[in-house]
Amino acid sequence: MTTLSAHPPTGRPPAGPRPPAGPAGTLPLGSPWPASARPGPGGDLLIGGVGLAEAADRFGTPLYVLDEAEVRSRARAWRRALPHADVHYAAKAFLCSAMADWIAEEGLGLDVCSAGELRLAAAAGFPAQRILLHGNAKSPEELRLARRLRVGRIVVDGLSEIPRIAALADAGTPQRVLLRVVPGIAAGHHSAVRTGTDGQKFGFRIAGGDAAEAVARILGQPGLDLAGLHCHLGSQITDTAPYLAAVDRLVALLAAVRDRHGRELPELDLGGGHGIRYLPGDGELDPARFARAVGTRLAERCAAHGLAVPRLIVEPGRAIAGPAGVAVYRVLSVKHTADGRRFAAVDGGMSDNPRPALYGSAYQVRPVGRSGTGPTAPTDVVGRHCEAGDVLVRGAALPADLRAGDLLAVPAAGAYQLSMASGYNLVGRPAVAAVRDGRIRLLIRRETVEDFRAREVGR
Ligand SMILES: Cc1ncc(COP(=O)(O)O)c(C=O)c1O
Ligand SMILES: N[C@@H](CCCC[NH3+])C(=O)O
Repeated sequence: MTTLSAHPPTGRPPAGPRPPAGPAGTLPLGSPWPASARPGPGGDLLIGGVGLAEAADRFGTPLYVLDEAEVRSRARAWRRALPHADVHYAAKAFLCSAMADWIAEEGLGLDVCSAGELRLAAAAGFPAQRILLHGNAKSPEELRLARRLRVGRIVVDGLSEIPRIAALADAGTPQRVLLRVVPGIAAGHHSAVRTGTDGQKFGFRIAGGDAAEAVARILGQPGLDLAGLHCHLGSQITDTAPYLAAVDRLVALLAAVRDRHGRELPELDLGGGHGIRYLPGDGELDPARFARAVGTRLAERCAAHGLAVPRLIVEPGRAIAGPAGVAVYRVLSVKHTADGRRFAAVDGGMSDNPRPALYGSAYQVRPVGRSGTGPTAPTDVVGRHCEAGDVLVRGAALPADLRAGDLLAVPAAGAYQLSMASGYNLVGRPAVAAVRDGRIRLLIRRETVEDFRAREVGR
């Protein structure tokens, strides 16, 4: 797209409440851009009141810009929608110390799945009681660290973990655990992220009786306090139906546990997976819609089984971080082929955003820092890596006279890009800056070849 239009290209006004028009009379861009995104002077794009062209000049590219207000308002929206639940931000979407601060200040908990995420959160001062530890392959060191830091909950994902966690518990202070179960529900944007079905590595199947066996073993360990059940269906789910099906199956299992063991478990964790918009026409899972549907179904199913309604836990990752991030790239070359294709190669690619190559994920892209009223041409925005599959956006309508040096911005870049970034071709991971109230600050500096060399200890 070439113009910074007042509304997204679907022609629909942006969904949900939006801030008023900026001083230049410009309107917000609408989803998938952060709510603060506005066209700026000279074709610039303002995020959090900061021009991306200036940010790129100051900090270089690729640059990931995080809108702090967007993170906070999304975190708040989840808490508001579920005032009686525990909302744990899934750190795997993206974590740094500033992010941990924002999440802690907004009153959320944190879901971590490695010693790295746990140590970073602890070093940032995140309250350990609000941390929940996941993982299908928790090392002895990770479990010891979790226990030493006194994390609030550990999610059990294998039979061998049960005696290992129990052995770490001190007499009198059992470790609170949840049991991760597989409800047999297929949901999510790609087979690689569907974790609610049989035949994948996470959790204990409800259907075959694995979950019932794990419950019995946990209840037999005095060092463990089984607080409830957990499931995570998959990622980028935009419909409430899979969550409702999960409620049905997990509540039935809670009832079976009560019938067999005489114990009503007080917590039910439905994981994350709440979908966001990557393209203007995409659906998203609104927290209030999710809360209404799940709350009603949970109350109904518990009443039907004669159970007290358990405390709900949710773990949104992408839904909080994704829409807050914008990736800014500089075009390094524009290539026209005899068969009429056009490639714009940028200074990042699959090393900072592996999602298109991994899942075929689609993104929007728009030029920054040039007025976009001229004709457009279909363009594949490709990365700089040594793979033909290193394509960030296929068939984008970009200015026909796009040239090296131009800037391009990609929205919905806040989740599963930086956190899955790699060292491929020693390009180095991008810098990350936060914007807020017209100010920008660097959170993470660009990775350099010296960082790679610093890890070399022999030759
Ligand atoms: C256990 C668990 N919880 C939460 C999440 C967060 O998922 P999302 O970012 O899609 O909300 C994930 C990742 O999909 C997960 O594996
Ligand atoms: N990495 C996936 C999501 C996986 C979430 C972790 N269970 C994505 O980018 O969509």
